[in-house]
Amino acid sequence: MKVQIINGPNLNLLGVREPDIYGNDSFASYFIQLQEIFPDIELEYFQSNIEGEIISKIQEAGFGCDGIVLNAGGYTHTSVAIRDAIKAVPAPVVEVHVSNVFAREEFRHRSMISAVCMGLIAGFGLDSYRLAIEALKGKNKKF
Ligand SMILES: O=C1C[C@@](O)(C(=O)O)C[C@@H](O)[C@@H]1O
Repeated sequence: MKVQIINGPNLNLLGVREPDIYGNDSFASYFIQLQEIFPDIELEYFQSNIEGEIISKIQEAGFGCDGIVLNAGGYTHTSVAIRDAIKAVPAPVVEVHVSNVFAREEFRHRSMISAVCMGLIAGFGLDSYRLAIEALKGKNKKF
């Protein structure tokens, strides 16, 4: 099984950025842990601050892997184009957030992508990614 993790804008700053909200660990060090937790899953990791690059990665991975774990960062709340990309590909996508977006500012309560994702995991810190991979295990179609 092959799973693509995609992180959007500002998530390259995990561990540095607002640690009270996002924690002290970098995604690079957490990714090593994920690989140890899931030795039988081929995990790929991609991060971009650029909306179009995220869309291109969804298009590429969405036809070539068994599932996508997507933290679209701030684009979650704004991007029709990322929503369209998720809809366009056969791979199931799990929406992930480090923080509990529903306990934060009101503009974070609205997601452009939840309705076209298989499901949503938010608020468990970096462990949200592990839970998303667990959710994808054994699934190979959208809904
Ligand atoms: O950049 C982010 C990170 C986030 O997606 C999270 O992982 O908690 C939540 C978003 O609202 C925010 O813009």
